[in-house]
Amino acid sequence: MSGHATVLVTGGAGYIGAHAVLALTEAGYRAVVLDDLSTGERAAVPDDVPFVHGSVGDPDLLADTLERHGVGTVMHFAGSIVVPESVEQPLAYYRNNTLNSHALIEACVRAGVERFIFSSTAAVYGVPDRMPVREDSPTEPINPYGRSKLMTEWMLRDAAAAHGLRFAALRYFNVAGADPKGRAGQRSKVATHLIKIACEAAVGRRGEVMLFGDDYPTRDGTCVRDYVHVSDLADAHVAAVRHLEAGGENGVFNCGYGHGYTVREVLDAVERAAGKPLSVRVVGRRAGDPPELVAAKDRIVAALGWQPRHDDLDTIVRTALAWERRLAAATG
Ligand SMILES: NC(=O)c1ccc[n+]([C@@H]2O[C@H](COP(=O)([O-])OP(=O)(O)OC[C@H]3O[C@@H](n4cnc5c(N)ncnc54)[C@H](O)[C@@H]3O)[C@@H](O)[C@H]2O)c1
Ligand SMILES: O=c1ccn([C@@H]2O[C@H](COP(=O)(O)OP(=O)(O)O[C@H]3O[C@H](CO)[C@H](O)[C@H](O)[C@H]3O)[C@@H](O)[C@H]2O)c(=O)[nH]1
Repeated sequence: MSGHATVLVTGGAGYIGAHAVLALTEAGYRAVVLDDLSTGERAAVPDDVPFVHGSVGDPDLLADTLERHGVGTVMHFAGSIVVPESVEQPLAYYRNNTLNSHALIEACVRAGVERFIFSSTAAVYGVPDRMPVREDSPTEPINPYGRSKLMTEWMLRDAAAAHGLRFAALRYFNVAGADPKGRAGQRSKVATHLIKIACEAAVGRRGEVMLFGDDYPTRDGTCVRDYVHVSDLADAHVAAVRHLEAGGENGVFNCGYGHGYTVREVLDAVERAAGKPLSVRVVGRRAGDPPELVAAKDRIVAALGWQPRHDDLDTIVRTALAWERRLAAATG
């Protein structure tokens, strides 16, 4: 066992958190998962990783968990993630993403937790006017989800200044794919993300894919996004812990590859991987979709030494599809 203090992974029964647990244990860290299983599943947590069932909004449970497991670093993935739902239920999003993060940060400061890695999002930028998006671009989120996350970044910055908490906020671009060894993947019962939806269609779980708008000012008229493989994202979290352990600077870091693909290019890749055509229906634009969202990645590469291993759309899609086939086989 390593000499590292334990890492508490909130939301570790969810899609990205489960991959972070795999990356942490492979890097020699002890992990403990805290999750309320609101969207996550117990089965996503490996048997040899301690699991605490409860909410990050529960201060007593947090104090007990941090103390009992000797937690030195918190990775905070727990949250609510569906943008349109955040427009319909803003107060639920501010509660789960902002108030519960406040409770967690406060518990960390009380318990003397040294490091905090936060799941932020490209949604904090809103509709950026320059590509690629740099970390010092204006943060003008256009929905409650983005605002609920940006407020947590602010709390971290202020708690760091006042109480010495060390932090890294990782602003994820479009997370996709699945563990190449098939140990984890995206389970969400109600999928909203493009690659997940297209893979569901490829395995026959849905009839068609709706393409939201082909009249954008892009190379083929469909939106461009920077798709990042979830295992690379998990590695970025481990790199962030090492950076903070080594006394590196606090900060916000984009997590993307620095280049993007159109919706049509993604659908073509899914058809290639599946070896058959998808039924695609072009419909109107989805509200709030920026035409293009691509990360500037210089900061994360320079500061954290992040080295992506799966920067390839076909790899992302192939792993996502393999996972979807496993899910389909398991659930019939
Ligand atoms: N998936 C993406 O494309 C994406 C993009 C940007 C940012 N993020 C952020 O990454 C994080 C993880 O997202 P994901 O895609 O893995 O989602 P997910 O829904 O699969 O995982 C979230 C996990 O948090 C748990 N959870 C929710 N509220 C909780 C609470 N109050 N207490 C304890 N556990 C709670 C859920 O049960 C689930 O296991 C989120 O914070 C999300 O905002 C995700
Ligand atoms: O069925 C679908 C689903 C998506 N799309 C298109 O595919 C692209 C990607 O859409 P996703 O929903 O997969 O991802 P987003 O870019 O909307 O979302 C990302 O950015 C959001 C904030 O902007 C959140 O952070 C979210 O979690 C993150 O995945 C968009 O142009 C969207 O219009 C379709 O055409 N059909």
